[in-house]
Amino acid sequence: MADIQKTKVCIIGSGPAAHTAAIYAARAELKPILFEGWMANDIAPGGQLTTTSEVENFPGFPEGLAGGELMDRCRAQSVRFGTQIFTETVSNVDFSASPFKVMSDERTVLADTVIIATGAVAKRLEFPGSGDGANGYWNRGISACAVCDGAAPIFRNKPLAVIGGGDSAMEEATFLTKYGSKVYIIHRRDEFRASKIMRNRALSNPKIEVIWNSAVVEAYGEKSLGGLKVENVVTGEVSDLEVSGLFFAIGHEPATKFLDGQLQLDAERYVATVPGTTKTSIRGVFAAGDVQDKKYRQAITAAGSGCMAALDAEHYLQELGAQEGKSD
Ligand SMILES: Cc1cc2nc3c(=O)[nH]c(=O)nc-3n(C[C@H](O)[C@H](O)[C@H](O)COP(=O)(O)OP(=O)(O)OC[C@H]3O[C@@H](n4cnc5c(N)ncnc54)[C@H](O)[C@@H]3O)c2cc1C
Repeated sequence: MADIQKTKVCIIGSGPAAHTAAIYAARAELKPILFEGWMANDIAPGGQLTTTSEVENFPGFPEGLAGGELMDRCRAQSVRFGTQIFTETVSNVDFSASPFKVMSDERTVLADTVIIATGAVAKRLEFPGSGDGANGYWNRGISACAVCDGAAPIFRNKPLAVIGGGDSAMEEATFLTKYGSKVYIIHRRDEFRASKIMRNRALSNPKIEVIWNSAVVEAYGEKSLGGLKVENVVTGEVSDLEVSGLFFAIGHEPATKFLDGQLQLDAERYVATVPGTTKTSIRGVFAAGDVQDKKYRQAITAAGSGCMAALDAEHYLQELGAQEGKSD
């Protein structure tokens, strides 16, 4: 039979939001339990930053540091203040009554409050040269985050490309014009799905050129990305495009499958929160980080909302009187 444990605060996730929530909750002596996942959505414990090389925009690290190292440090800080961590993926929750149930294959945790910080996954396209490792240019010119990586030296004053046709593709392309000599938007169709204002902003930028009806079929280069083979999906013609950077802007998928039917999700399946708070549709359940944020999606904003979630949970517990040892 699976183990059963009780806690005041159960945190699900292991990115900057989850660990910041854990640090705050642990320092408030709430003895949090944290499920860090095991390759949940193919991401290692530590979250999205474990998939990138250098993080240069997290305050306090003027020289930058590896994404994995930043997350190791966050984890160590959670543990230092007494967070209990299980390297297990949460498969199910039951928020129908308090205490809430949080379940992995190995155990069930009964929790007075739950903080959901399971993040999101940036969608990537697969074609020859798009992957990690020796044969691919992922992190060597190919990225899924212009705001994170756009300022890197390999992209400066070089031609760059963005794949996508929505608002975030327009935003990323416009952002990249600060660094690149030129920015191509490669789009499968002959019109954008983006809002009129975002579309016009991108199309009126002299550095941006749109390659319509086209798809990338191969990435190539030497040490880093040097160019793309781009196929016109109408004529079938394949041409070369010399670029040093390629940014996927084709959307994100929030990690909310295990929450189906348990609380309110929005139309794109992000956890819906009350603006300005981390409160969800269920009292006592809070959400932080990219799982509830489709706008900012940065480590520092995830950490900020993780702090908010821990404080919101603490206030809720005070209201509930649960700090009097209800669930030690
Ligand atoms: C390639 C790349 C580079 C980036 N570079 C930067 C950068 O330089 N600077 C910056 O500020 N931001 C950067 N970002 C964005 C940043 O990584 C995210 O905004 C941030 O990590 C979001 O944090 P989070 O805490 O919401 O969750 P995530 O980092 O998404 O982590 C969530 C974690 O929860 C786990 N999990 C999911 N489901 C479950 C479950 N059911 N049970 C248990 N665990 C689960 C996942 O495995 C994952 O490890 C980058 C993103 C990417 C993809």
